[in-house]
Amino acid sequence: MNTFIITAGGIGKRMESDLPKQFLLLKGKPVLLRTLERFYEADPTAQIFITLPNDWIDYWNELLSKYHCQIPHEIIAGGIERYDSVNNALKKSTGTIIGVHDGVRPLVSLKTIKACIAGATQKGSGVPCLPAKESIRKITPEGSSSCIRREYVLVQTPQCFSAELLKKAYQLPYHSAITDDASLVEESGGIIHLVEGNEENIKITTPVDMKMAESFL
Ligand SMILES: Nc1ccn([C@@H]2O[C@H](COP(=O)(O)OP(=O)(O)OP(=O)(O)O)[C@@H](O)[C@H]2O)c(=O)n1
Ligand SMILES: C[C@](O)(CO)[C@H](O)COP(=O)(O)O
Repeated sequence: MNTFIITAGGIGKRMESDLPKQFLLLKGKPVLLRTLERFYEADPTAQIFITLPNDWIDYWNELLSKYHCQIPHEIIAGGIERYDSVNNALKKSTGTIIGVHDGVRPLVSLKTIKACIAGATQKGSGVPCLPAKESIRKITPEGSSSCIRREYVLVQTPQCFSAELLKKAYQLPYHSAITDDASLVEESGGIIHLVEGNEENIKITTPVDMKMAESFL
């Protein structure tokens, strides 16, 4: 069985909206609901957890009623960092493959989800990425220096792992360089197997991302 942990336990400071970005309407439907629907479509038998800020759990339940959503899932109270939210859900996860996905990436394709699961099944991990299109510079104490672009990729979610690998990684403590699950798995000695992501799979972070996401629908 697959487990999907959909993280929506943040409050979206960079969006500067009173309503957390995961609940904003994207072409008439809440962002998080669109994300949940994608994962249910990819695997209707999966165990699904959604992490939410404590203060917004009632609101999510109201949205489920309003939009007649009957997709089975369990709500998990989020923590201070994304790491804490994932860790809370991980304690209840019973799947052999576990995928962690940002609730604010509603445009992930079924192809990407399936490639990540296949990577985790065959090689222990499946992490979606895309090549960078722009030039990259590194900020240095002196100013900046150019980088070899082909040596870098941009990393998306869902990041899927064998349960054993991910649970072992989450025994490590949080530190600020841990920006995703792959960095934690790597720190614990795991190998990261990259798969192809999809261009539409943007992380809704600032207001312009809502406009971009709308244009993709
Ligand atoms: N304590 C946290 C922080 C983040 N997330 C979730 O992880 C995903 C990626 O995080 P990000 O885009 O940084 O969301 P926020 O933390 O809400 O945004 P910001 O950093 O602008 O406040 C989001 O779906 C967010 O809700 C979470 O589950 N628990
Ligand atoms: C997990 C992630 O979406 C992979 O690209 C990203 O690292 C999240 O970063 P954030 O700063 O927590 O939004």
